[in-house]
Amino acid sequence: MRKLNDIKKQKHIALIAHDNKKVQLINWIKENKDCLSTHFLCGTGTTARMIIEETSLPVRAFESGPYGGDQQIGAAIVDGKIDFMIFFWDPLSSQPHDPDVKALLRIAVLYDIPVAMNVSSADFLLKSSYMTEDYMREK
Ligand SMILES: O=C(CO)COP(=O)(O)O
Repeated sequence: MRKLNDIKKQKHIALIAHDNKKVQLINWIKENKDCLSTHFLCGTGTTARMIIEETSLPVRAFESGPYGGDQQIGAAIVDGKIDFMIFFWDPLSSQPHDPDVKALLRIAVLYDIPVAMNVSSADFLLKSSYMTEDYMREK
């Protein structure tokens, strides 16, 4: 059973991946499912639905990225509702909503939100003291 102390340490995590990176993100989520299941997850539409299907984790789905989902997550950051973001963007393809992607990354930097953009930085973030020392000791 979770203690009150631990509940306060739950983070709001945004999960996003472009199409060519979705499998990589899903695999990373599966590897870290135990840890992620203790936090609040949200994501852009297609990414969120795929995570739910593949891992059964609860994920709040915003709109799909090209339909405004990136902007919704940016607004949630501005509202202080996101603690950090895992965004596996595709460095080899341009997106129809590239301006939205740039705006989201800009807002994350502006509001000092930790952002992981590939597997190694996502690993680093999840294992950092940012996730709380108590939590790490429990693992
Ligand atoms: O396009 C995205 C991020 O820029 C992701 O959107 P989806 O999760 O809806 O595919």
